[in-house]
Amino acid sequence: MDILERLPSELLLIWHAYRIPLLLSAVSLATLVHLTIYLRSRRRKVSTSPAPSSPIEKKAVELKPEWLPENTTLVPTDLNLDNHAEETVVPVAPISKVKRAPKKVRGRKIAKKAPDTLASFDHRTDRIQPLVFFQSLAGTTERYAAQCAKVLTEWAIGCDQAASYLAPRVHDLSYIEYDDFFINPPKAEPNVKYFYLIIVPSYNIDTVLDNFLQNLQETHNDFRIDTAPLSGLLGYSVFGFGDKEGWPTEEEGFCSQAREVDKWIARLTGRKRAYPLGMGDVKSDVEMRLEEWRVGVQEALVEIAAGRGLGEGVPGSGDPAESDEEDLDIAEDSDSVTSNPKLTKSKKPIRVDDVEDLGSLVDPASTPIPIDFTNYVSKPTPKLTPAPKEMVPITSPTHAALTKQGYTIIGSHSGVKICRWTKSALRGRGSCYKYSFYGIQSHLCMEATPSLSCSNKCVFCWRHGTNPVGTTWRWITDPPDMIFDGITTAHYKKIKMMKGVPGVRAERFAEAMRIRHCALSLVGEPIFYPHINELLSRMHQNRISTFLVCNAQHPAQLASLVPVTQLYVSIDASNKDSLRKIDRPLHRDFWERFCACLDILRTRRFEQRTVFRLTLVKGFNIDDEVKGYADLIARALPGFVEVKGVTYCGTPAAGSAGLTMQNVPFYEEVSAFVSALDDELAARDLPYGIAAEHAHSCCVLLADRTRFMRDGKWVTRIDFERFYDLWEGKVQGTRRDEAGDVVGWRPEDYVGEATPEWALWGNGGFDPRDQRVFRKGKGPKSDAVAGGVETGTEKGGAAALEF
Ligand SMILES: Cc1cc2nc3c(=O)[nH]c(=O)nc-3n(C[C@H](O)[C@H](O)[C@H](O)COP(=O)(O)O)c2cc1C
Ligand code: SF4
Repeated sequence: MDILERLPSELLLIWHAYRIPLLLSAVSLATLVHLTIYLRSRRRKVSTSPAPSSPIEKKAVELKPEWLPENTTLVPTDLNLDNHAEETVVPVAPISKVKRAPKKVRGRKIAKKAPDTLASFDHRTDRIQPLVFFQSLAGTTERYAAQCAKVLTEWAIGCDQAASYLAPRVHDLSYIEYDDFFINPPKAEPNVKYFYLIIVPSYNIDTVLDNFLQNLQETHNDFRIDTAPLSGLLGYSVFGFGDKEGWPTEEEGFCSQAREVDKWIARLTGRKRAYPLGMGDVKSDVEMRLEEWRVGVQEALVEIAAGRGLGEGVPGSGDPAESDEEDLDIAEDSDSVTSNPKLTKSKKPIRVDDVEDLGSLVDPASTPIPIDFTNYVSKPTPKLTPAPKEMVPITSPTHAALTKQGYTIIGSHSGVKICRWTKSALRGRGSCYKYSFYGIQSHLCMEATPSLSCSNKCVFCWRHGTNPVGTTWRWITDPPDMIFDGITTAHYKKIKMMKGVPGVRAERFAEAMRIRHCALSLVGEPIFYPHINELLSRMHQNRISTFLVCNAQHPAQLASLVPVTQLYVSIDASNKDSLRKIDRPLHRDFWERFCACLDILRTRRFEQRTVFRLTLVKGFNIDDEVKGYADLIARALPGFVEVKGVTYCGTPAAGSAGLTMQNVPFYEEVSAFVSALDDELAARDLPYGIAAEHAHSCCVLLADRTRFMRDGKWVTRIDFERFYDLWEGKVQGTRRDEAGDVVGWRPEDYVGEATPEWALWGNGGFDPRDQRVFRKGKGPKSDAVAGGVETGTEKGGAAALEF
């Protein structure tokens, strides 16, 4: 009774104490519900296609707002949403692009448990595991990091407290999963505790280091992750390599990225800096500075091993006396991963209301203050957006490395290279598998990419460490006309250089001076380029066919793409775990993106030839994956499935990625895999069969029998002239909508001649008109054999990257 009487006054008290958060919550909830209803009502069904004829369920492909590209000519309304009479799935549903500015949420500070910054270390039983992380583009940092780790190891083995230390382990930041080390310390024996040493250079151009920094920032800002998820570390220290000749002072950018790494790690560890940030100038004092830093770090390790923690003033010591200045710096920088000296120079310390930092400053009993939970500044300030940089500037190590490998860089993000098959075809020694399968003569083919950057770090890609990577396009963008003119001019120049090469056939040389095909693959991710559609149109207008390969990480761009002659999606693994290991994608939602791309491919299979490209890497994506690949094929129903053994590029990068010749499958292994896949598809009543092979490239083709077989004969070749005519509207296609009106063409409209006998499965795939040359120690003893058939022991070990 007493309780009931007091209830109204209690409720009134609660209302007075919490009315602001309660009101805010109610408003937020109402807005959320309203927004959800609005978005749902906007999603319209753009096709009323008939029920699926295949065993696969009807799927809707939804493009999440965060997948929509920025800085691009692709806009959601441009998404290809043609009705297809034959369509079996709901096409891509565009979602209105949301502004990505941080949402402003105001409310009362909820007292948050301060992170436990004390990694307890029992000096009688525990052991310290130092981990040395480094990043290097041109090799200097790598060399010094290895040397530093060596000296540290010798010291750890020989010092008085040797029993407390484990030998330092070195990790290249290009080859690790960030999430394995920078969300939580890695798992270890209960009495092993980690200590991080991070040695990095600085680059004022886009490099993988930006990606590392972005990852640290994202981890820090991720509300699902603890405030200081790395507080379990014993401590950390960072050393930076810079160049004072080009960047004389810190304000002008000297060691700017090392300073940023230091700040973010301070934040993630709960400020467990065991020794101050070291910085060395590669042109003068770097050795001395590194030596000083190493000795300082060793002293810190001695203190930890003796059970004295990190010393006075450092949270690890249990004495959190460090000033908040660091938090202010971080808050200021948090909008931009790469510090721009011009911007940072002018910034003044701003009051920070980052809730995560206020735990110790706010007295929970005091009057509640309104806090902006997501924005760091108290007053709106004009956003300072750093000017976009060049993706591959002429001064960058990437430019040097690519040029050395024979690439010509066009503008600042496109590349062209003449592949070994083009040279081979010029000399009458055979074309690549694309001739056997589709009729593309290699000497008429140009290999290029409008984006040298990509969003994966595949283990079989040679470019690690130096390749530009990124999840969004943030570079200076060259116009499509300039790229088209640049790549074609560079290609012709390279062909002309073959004029004096022994064996080049005059008629092929003459033919090569008119490019007929373009393989948009090479390196990087072509659909990342914001004006890819304009570039493709330019190719088609010039009657150049387009084979475009994408890595299934950019669904919005894929959905917006104009039809190409043949559209490829790289399928490097059959399941999420395996894909993470082999492609090492930068996107955290890589699997969702991958699946969305498969669904998009499925919707588009009636307007262009679609291909799954499987690259088999022994030890990574072959064993026990046949069923998984069959699932993916059933999901996307591509017209073709190309299965290819990985090509070993033989660079040190491949080695560091854990790839050796042992990972390159023999042709007989590729064939066995293809047979197993064929059986699996047949068991599911999927209409595929093994159509053709090119043993020399370790490549086999499966195709949809219902679409690319006529009168019992495979017709995998392409009628290119007809494709251009369809593109130009000179002839009408046969793709109709539900009303029966023609809305475009179908792959069947430009099917070419029957696949030649010599290319069919079981016949090897080498054009008998060409001269077969075996590599040393391979094939028949004589140097050249006409129309030779493979030995079955071929490996894709050539140094050239081929597509
Ligand atoms: C294109 C380019 C940009 C650079 N930018 C910076 C910079 O902003 N600040 C700096 O201190 N050093 C800069 N440097 C110098 C490098 O950090 C320095 O040469 C370092 O030793 C390179 O290490 P690495 O060989 O391990 O890649 C730059 C060097 C190049 C080639
Ligand atoms: S998608 Fe291509 S370019 Fe990108 S990492 Fe993989 S292999 Fe290299």
